[in-house]
This record gives sequence, structure tokens and C-alpha cells, in this order.
Amino acid sequence: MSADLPLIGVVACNRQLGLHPFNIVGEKYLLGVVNGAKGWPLVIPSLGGDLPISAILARLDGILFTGSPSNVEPHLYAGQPSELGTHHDPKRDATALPLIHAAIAAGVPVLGICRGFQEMNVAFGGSLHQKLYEVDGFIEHREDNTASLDVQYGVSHSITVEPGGVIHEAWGRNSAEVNSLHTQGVERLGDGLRPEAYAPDGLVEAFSVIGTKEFALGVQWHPEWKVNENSFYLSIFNAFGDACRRRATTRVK
Ligand SMILES: N[C@@H](CCC(=O)NCCCC(=O)O)C(=O)O
Repeated sequence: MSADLPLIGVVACNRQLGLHPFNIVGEKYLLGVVNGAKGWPLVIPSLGGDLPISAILARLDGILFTGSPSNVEPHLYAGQPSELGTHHDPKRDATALPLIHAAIAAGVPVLGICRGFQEMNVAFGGSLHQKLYEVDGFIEHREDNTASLDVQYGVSHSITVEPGGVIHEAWGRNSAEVNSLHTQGVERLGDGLRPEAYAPDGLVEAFSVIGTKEFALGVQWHPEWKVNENSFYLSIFNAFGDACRRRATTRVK
């Protein structure tokens, strides 16, 4: 590995563990950055917007918005209040949503995964189905959480890849197979987002940001899972890593 690796921010969840809030990131996302994007992961804490975003953006070559069991708070997309007991992370919302816009405006490559993908949609004014499994016409997109991790992250369904997009360029084919571990999903696609892939039920599974020169992609599935063992997932992280390396060569240090 080269000593000159692109520095890739990885957005943390703010999670209460015992009496204290912790900022945590699943290791699979860090390994996705290391093994897939060939970058140096740097955890970005979700402290809720008290820090000036511009200070960190100038030092980063890319940002990964991770998945999380927590859901984006529905008031952020004018959704109905969620059921009592729903897991939210307001500090992560307050950190991630402004960071998405600021990163894209600053030309920092962005990859959003699962919750990160949903955050990107909300940041662009889109809305979410809060319980996809209760909406007619959709297949099961949740994992069986009693199964082993390899089963949970195994292939769940196919996607069709839109021609001419970021994924098509990275993967070079019109379809792929993906895992699926989410309860929420895109209801209304945000303005300025271009669908990149669809599930067989028509759900938007990936989008990119229109009109940006830099890599700005969101995916509903988990390409970080054992990224080196799946050529499709690897193609996405490779493309993200390439964009981060381009940024690293032009960023003023
Ligand atoms: N809570 C949302 C997003 C789902 C998601 O990101 N799952 C990943 C959980 C495990 C991890 O942290 O990787 C939804 O349910 O749709």
C-alpha cells in the first residue's frame, strides 16, 4: 500500500452505550475504505453540527456516509412521526445532512450506503417509505436477523442498472445481484438525483447527483460487505477510490 493514500472521512453514528454517548462506525465500512477504495479511513464524529464543516472538507479526499440501524427522523422530510421506540440519531442527522451538500459543493467525492443513501435522498428534498414492508407491491427488503451474517448479507435480489450512469461505467453491465438489509426506502426521489439502479419491484436502489463533476453516488445495498469477494461491490468502491485519488492530487495541502 502506498504511503500517499487518499484520506476518506467515514461518518459515525452517535449511540448511547450505557450512560455515555459514543461515536461508532461499523468496522466493515472502515474495511471497505481500506480494501475497496484503497484509502485511509478517518472517522467523522456526529456531534450535531457544532463544528465548522469547511474545516474538515478542505482536508478530505472523500466521504463515506455509512449504514445504520437508526432511521432518519421523519420531520426532515415532512413524514408522519415514527412509531414510539423507533431508533433515531438526531446528531447524526444534524451532521450528515449539511455535510452531504457541503461536500458535493466542495467537489469532495461522496458515497452513501443504506442509511447514508437515505440521508442523501432526504438532503436533496426527497422522502422515505418508513415501513416499506407495509407498502403494497414491494418485495421483502429486510434481512432475516435470526440468520447468520453471511446469509443476512447474501444475495437477496437483482437490480437493473441504468445505462450511462456512474454504476454502469464502473461495472459495465446492465444488471447485478445485491444484498438487502433495510426497512425504509425511497418514496419520492430528491430533486437533482438521477436513478442509477432499480429493484425488480421498481424501488430506486441507487442514484447519483446530477450536474456534479465528482463522484456522488448513493446505494441502498451494502457493497462494503466482504468487498474483495464480490466483483460488483468492488467495482463501486474502486470507482469511489479513484475519484478520491483524483481529489487527493488536486487538493491544496
Ligand atoms: N435504518 C435504515 C437504514 C438501514 C441500514 O443502514 N442498515 C445497516 C445496519 C447495519 C449497519 O450498521 O451496517 C432502514 O432500516 O432502512
